[in-house]
Amino acid sequence: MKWKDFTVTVPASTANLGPGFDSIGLALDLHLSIHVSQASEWTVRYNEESYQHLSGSSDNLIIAAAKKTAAAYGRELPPAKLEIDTDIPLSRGLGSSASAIAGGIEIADRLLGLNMPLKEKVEIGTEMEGHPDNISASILGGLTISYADGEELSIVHVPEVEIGVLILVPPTEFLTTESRGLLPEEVLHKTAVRGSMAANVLSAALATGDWNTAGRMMERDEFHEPFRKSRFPDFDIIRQACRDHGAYGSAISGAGPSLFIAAEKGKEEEIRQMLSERFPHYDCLLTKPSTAGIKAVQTVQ
Ligand SMILES: Nc1ncnc2c1ncn2[C@@H]1O[C@H](COP(=O)(O)OP(=O)(O)OP(=O)(O)O)[C@@H](O)[C@H]1O
Ligand SMILES: N[C@@H](CCO)C(=O)O
Repeated sequence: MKWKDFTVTVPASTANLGPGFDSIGLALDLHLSIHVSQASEWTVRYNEESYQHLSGSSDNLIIAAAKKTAAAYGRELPPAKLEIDTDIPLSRGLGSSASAIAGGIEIADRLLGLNMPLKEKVEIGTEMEGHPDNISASILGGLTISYADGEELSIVHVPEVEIGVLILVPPTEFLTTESRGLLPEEVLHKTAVRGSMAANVLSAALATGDWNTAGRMMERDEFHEPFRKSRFPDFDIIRQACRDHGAYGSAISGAGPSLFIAAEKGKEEEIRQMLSERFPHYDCLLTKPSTAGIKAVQTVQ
């Protein structure tokens, strides 16, 4: 089977935005790029040093997602060489695993000419991730609000999001599996009702672009942040400092340990300076929402 080399690009994502736990995702302007070329066996090469310990053989998450997609269509994939560039921090709550899964799905789609509808890509990715928040944002771009129960998948997609984004990244990894282990088995009915009220107002505010309200609701989570925030040094102090400098709001990004801060466009630099001076043990990334989702283009030689 002969095919032309191609490159798949996938945006990073921040998930939850507070009470939108496992449901809300926002694609970010940081990217995983996978250059795919013909080979006699599967190989993976990471150009980014912090990724080089990851498996380069068939248990690699990108290859596993590609093979799972092919199997769902009763097909087998030809092997390929994957060369990877990325500026998504690994295991820091910025959807690195979802971007790898989305990349694998796109590779299978392209190699086998499946022409998969976007929703099918999100369905396979959701099955692999266990929740739709990061994967739907990585595949569709923009902001996604999803419902998934294993049978039904419903997504409301808001393609354009007009904010500035700051991400505070701590130096250490925090695996999603470990972070989910901090969550309780159950929450009280009245706690769930309050959490759901916050999530409802958050979703409506996000859909109508009312970031003042969205920012306040982002900080009203009762589903996960109270159990995770101890793993984020200075969480409450940083949140207050961001508010004092005019940020709309902040939330643990995905399963953590990074913090997502939403700010009015143009105010990000002032907040970044303050954070870098007061909390130098974190890396402060300035970024923005990504309207584009996953893309595959033929590589120009
Ligand atoms: N580019 C990649 N190639 C292969 N595997 C990857 C890649 N990116 C992430 N992974 C896998 O995903 C794991 C990290 O997933 P994890 O869910 O813990 O973090 P995250 O996705 O960055 O954070 P979050 O889900 O909170 O946004 C890595 O240990 C690795 O196994
Ligand atoms: N919603 C997920 C995102 C990280 O995968 C969580 O918070 O655990």
